[in-house]
Amino acid sequence: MKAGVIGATGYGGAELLRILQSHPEFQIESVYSSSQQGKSIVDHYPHLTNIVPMTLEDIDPAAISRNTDIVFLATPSGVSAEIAPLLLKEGCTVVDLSGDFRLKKITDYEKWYKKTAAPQEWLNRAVYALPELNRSSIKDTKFISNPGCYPTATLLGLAPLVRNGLIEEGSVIIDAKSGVSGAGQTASFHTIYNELNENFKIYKVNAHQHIPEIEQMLSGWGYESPITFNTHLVPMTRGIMATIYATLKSDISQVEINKVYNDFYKDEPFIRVRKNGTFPATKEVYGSNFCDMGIGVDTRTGRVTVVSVIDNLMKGAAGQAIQNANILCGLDETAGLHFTPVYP
Ligand SMILES: NC(=O)C1=CN([C@@H]2O[C@H](COP(=O)(O)OP(=O)(O)OC[C@H]3O[C@@H](n4cnc5c(N)ncnc54)[C@H](OP(=O)(O)O)[C@@H]3O)[C@@H](O)[C@H]2O)C=CC1
Ligand SMILES: CC(=O)N[C@@H](CCC(=O)OP(=O)(O)O)C(=O)O
Repeated sequence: MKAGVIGATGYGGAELLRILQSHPEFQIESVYSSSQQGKSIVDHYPHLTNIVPMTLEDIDPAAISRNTDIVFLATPSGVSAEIAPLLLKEGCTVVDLSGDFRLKKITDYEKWYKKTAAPQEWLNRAVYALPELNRSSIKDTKFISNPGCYPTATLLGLAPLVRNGLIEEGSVIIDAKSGVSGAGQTASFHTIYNELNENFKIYKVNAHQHIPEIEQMLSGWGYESPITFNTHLVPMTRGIMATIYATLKSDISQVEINKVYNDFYKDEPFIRVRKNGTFPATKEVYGSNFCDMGIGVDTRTGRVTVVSVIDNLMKGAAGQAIQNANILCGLDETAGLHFTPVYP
């Protein structure tokens, strides 16, 4: 199947190319750019020399529709909202990595992203695709909205507790940390070396755009309260750790809660639940599509601590996008995603 990547010069685009170039069913047909048309992708990313020796093309929806079976949009929020409808009207199958089609209420998007939302018709059409939780709806669509990086780690960590009705309303607190590639390749004051090196910063305090995305899913699972969610920048390239706290409705032992998680994810190829009382680190999933998690019951407070880690560019973006594309196209869900984490 022929795949196209728009935004191929970005970090998410580069990660899509890394996966696609060895995928057994997809072949990279074309790569697109809004600013470097006519140049080789290798001029921008020398690490792709002799691997993806392709020329960047103009973003022409009609030509993209003719030339590809599936197109990945690795473009910034605000840009996808404009491009995706044009591609869909031309008959393309679209997997969008941005936040533009995740929130189903225009008012939510405009409040949290502070940008103009896509028309309601297209928000309704996009399927929010977190395979472990809504695999069946992914098979029947031509338009996938890939979840955000923090929401992926957080929702996978919370799902067994919420879906089994084990935690008190209003008790969820999420303390999340990310590597700097989560901010994309465009430099900002917060991402220059002097600001990052030997530093640890909180940002977007109580105002992160992923709060409504997480709440939207939790509400669909019956947890209706607002969450406390904060994010920190860690001086590392890749990785997200979401440390989640919630109050348990009743006494449950460490062994029992691990069984809840193991049962919930028993058939999931990309979820690895750690043994009783042990917890993952970000490097243990680096470069892979795994989400690893550990669960700890605090019998003194009646609270549970869940630690969920992903690689933001893989399970948090490009890896999950390919997982979704595999499902949508009726392929083995793990095709092209058999990466052992890079360690140390
Ligand atoms: N980085 C991460 O860990 C994650 C990112 N995401 C989302 O994925 C998307 C891509 O992120 P990321 O790769 O990190 O971002 P980058 O900033 O690294 O890359 C974005 C790319 O979009 C292209 N672009 C910019 N403006 C336009 C435009 N007006 N029209 C078309 N293309 C444009 C640029 O390529 P060019 O100039 O060549 O057109 C650029 O290389 C974003 O929406 C992001 O929120 C989601 C989860 C995790
Ligand atoms: C480290 C870092 O800056 N991470 C970004 C994640 C961006 C992202 O994935 O945002 P979308 O919702 O637009 O997809 C952030 O916190 O905003």
